Amino acid sequence: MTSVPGERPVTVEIRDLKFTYPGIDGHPPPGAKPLIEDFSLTLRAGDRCLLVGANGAGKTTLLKILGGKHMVEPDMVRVLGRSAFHDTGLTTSGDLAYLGGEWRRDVAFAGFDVPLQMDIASEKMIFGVQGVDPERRAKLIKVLDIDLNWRMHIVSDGQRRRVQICMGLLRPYKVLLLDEITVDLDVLARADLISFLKEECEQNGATIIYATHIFDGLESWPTHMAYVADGKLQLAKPIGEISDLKELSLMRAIEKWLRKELEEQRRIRKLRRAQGLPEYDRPVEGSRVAGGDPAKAQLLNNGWAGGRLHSTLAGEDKAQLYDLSSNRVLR
Ligand SMILES: Nc1ncnc2c1ncn2[C@@H]1O[C@H](COP(=O)(O)OP(=O)(O)OP(=O)(O)O)[C@@H](O)[C@H]1O
Repeated sequence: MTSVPGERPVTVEIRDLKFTYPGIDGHPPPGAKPLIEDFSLTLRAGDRCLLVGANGAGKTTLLKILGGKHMVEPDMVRVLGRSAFHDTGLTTSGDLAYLGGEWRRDVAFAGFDVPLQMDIASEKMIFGVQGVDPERRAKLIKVLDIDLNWRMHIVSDGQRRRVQICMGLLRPYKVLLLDEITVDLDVLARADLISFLKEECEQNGATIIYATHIFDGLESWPTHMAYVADGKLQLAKPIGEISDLKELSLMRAIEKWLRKELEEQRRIRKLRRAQGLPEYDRPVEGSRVAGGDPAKAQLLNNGWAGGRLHSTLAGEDKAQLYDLSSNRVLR
């Protein structure tokens, strides 16, 4: 971990990150355009970074990479000076925690994997986590206003979510990755959780990266903001250095960036259509299954689901059935 005397230690360091999802054969397709590239970001103990961007921009992917769920070269992502993917001790110790993902079905973080739908009391779930500071547990139960008699199979989504968040935060962490975890919380629970998390950073030097589309009540929460578009970091700065935030609210500033991004995408698509090119620049993911046929590969790249291809090839909407075994477009 890089640290200069007098400076807060670096906790998260992303350097020239490049990432491509594996294709159907488990390997990044040759020549595929990376989903994330040229991405660098450094955060220090105490920093709270809001990760924003349009749907599909790559926020979850980035958090999963940071959480050690996707493999990248060890030098590209360092958390507490260690490789998140290769050093499993980071997550098992609780120093690195990730909250998000398939919360409706499981508590799949902090080393647990517990179904949330069975008839079990919230107390049993929360007190079942071993090695927890009782004071911290009591505080979390209070902050999230959890009734220890809640039966997990009949509670509301928001109540279930509170229990999940509580369990995820029971062990103190040094770096916390939050992927849109507050969607179901009511205003009060959300506000209390947000201020609890802020306190954790200020008092314990924790670092939090929080990806969300809900900006209510977050005005004074982040110390940094990272804006991602199409897998690339468009902006990563301390809040005080973002000029739009001097004139606009958090929500308005983000709205302004996303509108600009959408207009630019529309402009590019129009240009491509006019040139007879595919509207979307997708990775050459389908090239292998398409047997090297660029037209078929393009069809695959334009999105196949269960064998049905939806293509916007040359600006024309097409839906075709594709037989993967014979590698043929059927109709
Ligand atoms: N397992 C996967 N394999 C291939 N592509 C994937 C996979 N998971 C996500 N993607 C693609 O990566 C892109 C980024 O997805 P990601 O979930 O990271 O976006 P996001 O910014 O979190 O979006 P949202 O705001 O909608 O949650 C999307 O185009 C998505 O289709």
